[in-house]
Amino acid sequence: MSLLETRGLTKTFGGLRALSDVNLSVEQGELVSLIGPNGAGKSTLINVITGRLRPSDGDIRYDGQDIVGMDPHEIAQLGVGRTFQTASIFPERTVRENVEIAAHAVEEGSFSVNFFRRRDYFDDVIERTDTVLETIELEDEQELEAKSLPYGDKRRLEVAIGLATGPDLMFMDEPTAGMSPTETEMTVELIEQLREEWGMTICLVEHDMDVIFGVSDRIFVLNEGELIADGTPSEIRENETVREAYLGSDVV
Ligand SMILES: Nc1ncnc2c1ncn2[C@@H]1O[C@H](COP(=O)(O)OP(=O)(O)OP(=O)(O)O)[C@@H](O)[C@H]1O
Repeated sequence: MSLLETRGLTKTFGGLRALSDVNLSVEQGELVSLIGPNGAGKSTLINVITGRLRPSDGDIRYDGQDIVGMDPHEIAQLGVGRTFQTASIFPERTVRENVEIAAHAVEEGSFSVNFFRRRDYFDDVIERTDTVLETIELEDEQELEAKSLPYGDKRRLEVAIGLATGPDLMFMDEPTAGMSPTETEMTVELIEQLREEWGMTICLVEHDMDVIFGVSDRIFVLNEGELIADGTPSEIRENETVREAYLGSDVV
């Protein structure tokens, strides 16, 4: 059984089909990427899977469970996390507080169920926050206000916030956008670490084709809401339909 599976997934906005009959599956431990020209439907797909948008039609199964209609926090509690393209950071809070808030949000379910687990609950949040700060290498910056971080560190904090919710599957929305080559390299190493050491399943949305073709097991290509290809990096490179979708842009 695949970890994530969509069948006939469709999302319309008025007359526009932002997603049209998308069938895809992601296996446990895979690193997949989602690519496609601007407006192809990548963000819509993530938003529909993570519960921020309701699909107009189709099924989504996560770990065998039908998740259509669930709230975003319920889907997060099942283990589906995400980082955000736009800043999801509280600027006046410290780096540590930002990570703690995310860790709290996902632990909340267990807290409200049993008050006497409170002690464990806080210990868990602190431990999880420490682990995330160490992994993302933001320990030295943890007491700084988030707004004072340089751009690259802010982007890493976005990843840290996603990680703090303890996902098994994480959507990463353009994690290297606007980064310097050195920062991009660090982010690629981090992605590989999350996958190898944390056993995380990752779905990456990226415009940097060197990153995409370098790290992905499989690539999904969306174009005008349709999944036009699904294959290994070398299969995608040789795919005629993909070349046509990107015609003239010289990306593949
Ligand atoms: N809330 C919305 N209301 C109306 N139309 C929308 C909405 N969200 C997205 N769209 C439209 O759906 C289509 C797909 O958009 P989407 O943002 O998913 O593409 P994308 O592949 O993520 O693009 P980009 O690479 O530019 O971020 C576009 O035509 C967009 O204008």
